[in-house]
Amino acid sequence: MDPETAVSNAVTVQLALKVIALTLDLTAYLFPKQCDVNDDDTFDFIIIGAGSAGSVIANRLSEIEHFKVLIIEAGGDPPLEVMYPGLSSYTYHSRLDWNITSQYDGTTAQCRKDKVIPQFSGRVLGGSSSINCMYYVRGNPYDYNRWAQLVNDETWKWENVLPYFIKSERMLDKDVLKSATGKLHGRHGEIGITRSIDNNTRRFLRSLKEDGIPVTMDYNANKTLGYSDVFFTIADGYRQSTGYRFLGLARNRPNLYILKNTVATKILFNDDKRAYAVEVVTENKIKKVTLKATKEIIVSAGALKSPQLLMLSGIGPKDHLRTLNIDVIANLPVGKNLQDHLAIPILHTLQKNKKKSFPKPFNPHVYPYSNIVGFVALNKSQSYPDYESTINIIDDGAKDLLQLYSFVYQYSDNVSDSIYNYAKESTVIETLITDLHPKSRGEILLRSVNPFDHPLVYTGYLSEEEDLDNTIRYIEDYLRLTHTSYFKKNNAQMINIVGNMCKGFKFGSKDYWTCYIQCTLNNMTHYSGTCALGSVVDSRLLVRGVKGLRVTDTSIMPYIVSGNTNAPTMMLGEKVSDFIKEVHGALK
Ligand SMILES: Cc1cc2nc3c(=O)[nH]c(=O)nc-3n(C[C@H](O)[C@H](O)[C@H](O)COP(=O)(O)OP(=O)(O)OC[C@H]3O[C@@H](n4cnc5c(N)ncnc54)[C@H](O)[C@@H]3O)c2cc1C
Repeated sequence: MDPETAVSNAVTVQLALKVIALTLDLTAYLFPKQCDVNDDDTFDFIIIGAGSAGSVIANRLSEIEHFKVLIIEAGGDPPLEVMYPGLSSYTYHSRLDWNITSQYDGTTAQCRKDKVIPQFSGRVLGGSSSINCMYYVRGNPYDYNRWAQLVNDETWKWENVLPYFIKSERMLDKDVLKSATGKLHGRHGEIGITRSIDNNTRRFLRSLKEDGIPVTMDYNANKTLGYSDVFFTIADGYRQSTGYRFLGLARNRPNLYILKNTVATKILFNDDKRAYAVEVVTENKIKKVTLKATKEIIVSAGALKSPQLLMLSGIGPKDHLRTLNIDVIANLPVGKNLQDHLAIPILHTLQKNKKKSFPKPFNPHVYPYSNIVGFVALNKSQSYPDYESTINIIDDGAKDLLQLYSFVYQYSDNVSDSIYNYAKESTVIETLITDLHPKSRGEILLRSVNPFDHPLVYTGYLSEEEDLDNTIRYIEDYLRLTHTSYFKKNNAQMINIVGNMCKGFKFGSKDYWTCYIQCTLNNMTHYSGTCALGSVVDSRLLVRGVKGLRVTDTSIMPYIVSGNTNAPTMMLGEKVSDFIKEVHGALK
């Protein structure tokens, strides 16, 4: 198969899924029904964005019967490809994704078709938790203690945020529950968590352990270092998106109102700088209305879109707003401090098992591939990881890999072809190496005053030299694993995915890795930091310089966490709900 066919096949399946969703609406019964609104309708709370944070907040606030809560979401109900973990690769570049790309920076993305990187983010109930890879990772105590120190507020320390992780969680893995760290897990929360274990992962981890590489069962407890099976937000065969779980479970509450397929275009302030209303454009841009909030407005539109909405509403860097003739209500560094985790793919082929194997039948309820995750510190006395290795063991997956690299990530045909040709003959170990604490910062700017234009995303990837140096050290450290018995026994060979691109450099030299990284660099889509705690919002997540307005989503993370960002964002939703209930006399 060639990359063009792989892309065309993926688009055809997407179209078929779209037709099924639009004609049969099979999942609608799981979600709250659309409400009807008119100009000046009034609620106690308006939440903008039903993603990882927003859906949690809508659920927790609507537990209080006398709170009238409205949540506004640009997307609609999650269709089958969201619900079934095995179909998730069909959500990208579709109506379920905002289809934003990075701005061309002249250095990174050298092996992409358009030399830019997709900035996937969900436009659907559940937001990015509806299209993400479902890894459940809380991060390290170091992350939250660092935030607490920054804002001088103990409530952000690990021991004080841990109860909020536990609150949302329904741990279903009996071994984890029985283990010494079992008490650090929730049993009754909304989000079901399972581990994926199979023969591949058992063999891999056993072998690492025998070779003296740290292996752990529970990277979601107080100690996170080591290689491990992956915890997933998958239960009973279904993706545990916040849309499905937090909004779905609250769908019959009479005090919870939802506006789907509706875009919030501006927040309005009175003379006292109190946020009192939201302008929205409802389905198919048919109706524009202003909706009022008597208590608070909470922005949870994600780290790319929350800064856009704030800036359109007059909250942001004054120089930038003035160039677009936007009246400045609060001069704050909104959109600055953009952070993301990069992912550098390293692929190895393994000798195929000589026994004839038959392809397994496709099961949409399970996550494809065997997965391992490693959290590694180079300095062995350090308690938090420097890098994460996300490892997929892929048997008979040549077509899947081709689809992933050519259609999803949009790598050039050379890269995709080369992976496909190697994968046809072998099992592939695909590892993504992620520097967990990048120093580089990017920025979100407005493209125009039109709320339907995407913001400009200047990623800033590798703009700090130190990040490149560290990434090379982490790749070299990971490659030590290839000297362990698992890789040796299987005659592992690294795939030259960059083809001739880096042929002028000696393999393994700094120049070689620089070229390799600039060609292959991918992102984990963990955008964060653009409405940061301590600079844009205070330690109660209230926007500085105005009243009645909070931001709660990945944008408030002042430093990105040491892992994937979905669980930490749900934790933020839990935590801010208690802040809000406390202020309004409803905290039990
Ligand atoms: C492809 C992908 C894979 C990932 N894999 C993982 C993973 O395996 N594990 C993990 O922990 N994390 C993962 N992440 C990251 C994680 O899912 C996100 O960091 C997290 O979901 C972000 O939550 P949020 O609440 O900040 O934003 P989102 O969940 O993106 O929610 C924002 C919501 O606001 C809506 N919205 C935006 N603007 C407006 C507007 N103006 N009006 C109305 N609605 C609006 C959006 O449509 C969206 O629903 C992944 C992310 C992506 C995109």
